[in-house]
Amino acid sequence: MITSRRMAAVDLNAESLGVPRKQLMESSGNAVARACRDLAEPGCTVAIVAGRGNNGGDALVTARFLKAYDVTVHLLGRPETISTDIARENWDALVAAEADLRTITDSDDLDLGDPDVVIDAMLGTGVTGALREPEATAARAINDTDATVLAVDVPSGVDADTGEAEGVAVAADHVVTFHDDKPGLDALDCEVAVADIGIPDAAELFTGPGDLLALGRDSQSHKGDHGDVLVVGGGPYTGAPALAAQAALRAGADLARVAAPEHVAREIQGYSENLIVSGFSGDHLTPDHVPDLLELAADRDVVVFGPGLGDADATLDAVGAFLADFDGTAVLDADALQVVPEVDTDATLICTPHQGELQKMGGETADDWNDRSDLVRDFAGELGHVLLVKGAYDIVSDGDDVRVNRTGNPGMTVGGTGDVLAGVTGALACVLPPLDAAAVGAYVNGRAGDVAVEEFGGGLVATDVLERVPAGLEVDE
Ligand SMILES: NC(=O)C1=CN([C@@H]2O[C@H](COP(=O)(O)OP(=O)(O)OC[C@H]3O[C@@H](n4cnc5c(N)ncnc54)[C@H](O)[C@@H]3O)[C@@H](O)[C@H]2O)[C@@H](O)CC1
Ligand SMILES: [K+]
Repeated sequence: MITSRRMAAVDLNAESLGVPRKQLMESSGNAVARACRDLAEPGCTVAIVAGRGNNGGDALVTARFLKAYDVTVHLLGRPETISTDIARENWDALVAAEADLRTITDSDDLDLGDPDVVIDAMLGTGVTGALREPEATAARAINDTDATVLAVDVPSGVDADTGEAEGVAVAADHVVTFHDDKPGLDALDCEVAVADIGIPDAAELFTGPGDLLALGRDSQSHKGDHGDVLVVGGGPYTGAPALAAQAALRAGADLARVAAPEHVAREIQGYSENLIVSGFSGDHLTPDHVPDLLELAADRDVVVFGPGLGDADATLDAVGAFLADFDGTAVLDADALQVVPEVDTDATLICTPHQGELQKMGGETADDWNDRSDLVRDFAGELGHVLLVKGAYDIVSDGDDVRVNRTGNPGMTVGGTGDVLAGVTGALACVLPPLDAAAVGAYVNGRAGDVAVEEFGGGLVATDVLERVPAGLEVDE
């Protein structure tokens, strides 16, 4: 099963892997033609009703593959209004070949005749709201024919994710849907076939530019919509919590707070006016601080726990006590990680160990990343939390799905880049589900490091990566 949102991500990832959308459209159109041949003998009449988006584009390809049939293409709207280049190129190819084409600008002009098959390619996953005109009238006309109705990807008017329609929708007999089954098709009373259109598995497994689409920001948004992150850290190390908190801001959080021992808090406040800092007594975290921390954490979207915290026994006890009573979302890093396997918590955790820390948690690792993926997935399942295991290939899993990230470079082994990753992941976990936040966090952090290496060649420091997080977040379509 794949949602429309994930499908759009996978589509862009496929493009970045060298499989452009026009190629996928060719495979989709071909698959629809194959399905049509299974439904009707050569010589039968086929009416293709095409919309102006890529769903229509798929069926314009289909028309080329149905030479043995009597095909008429009805385009809903003027050719100049076709909304994508690839769909328009396929229209132009039909014009050049003098195919039987009709353009319908007024719904009263639509005359489907009495075809054996109607191919419904008005709208696919791009539908929003109830069908407008001329699509609504065309849907009724399609439903009124005696023809076998074959829908491209999803019956027009139906939401592929929910199976629901806000108004009239095409009642299809058959659907050819692409790449994977869609959640909304199960509820429909029609035959659904899934066509492999050549999207590589790698487009789903490896993070890519498509994964960033999930972050699309609403221009009407307000402060607080993109997250309020609390970083709990510092003790023996002072820079780590500040790096994590600044990274959260760079990754789009509206507010980043730090809770740290007094001396660390003073130091951070001295050099960063962007952070809200609160200090607690003593020079490291202890169980006495936990009630106040829980109170501070309660109104935050995500807590990043661990950067620079140290592994004093009292500190680890405090992490355990915090997690036992916390039921929000937390990113756990560094020394805080070793507490996770022991603790019984209602919290949603994203754990970001490197391989040494993974082993300290009781997890296993392997040289080959494929083997490592299996081990990480099993261990995430055992823990009941999301794992982001850092390495040349970062492995992310929630116990079911696995995502692998290939961005980043050896220059990033310098201290502090892990703190940046924890902060970025914390910010993303404010707006994305935990598995996506971890996968996109790894992708963005690695990309920021790649941008930095391109600029400096070598000798990276963590703040170089931190400053390039916004570049790592840019979608270049
Ligand atoms: N990986 C993918 O995502 C692939 C998608 N493909 C095809 O592309 C389709 C999605 O294409 P698009 O994103 O261009 O979207 P659609 O072709 O589904 O719809 C977009 C068009 O519909 C219009 N529209 C939206 N809501 C409407 C309404 N209620 N009434 C009337 N018009 C409405 C829009 O203005 C736009 O012109 C898929 O369903 C599939 O058929 C395939 O070509 C291959 C790969
Ligand atoms: K359709």
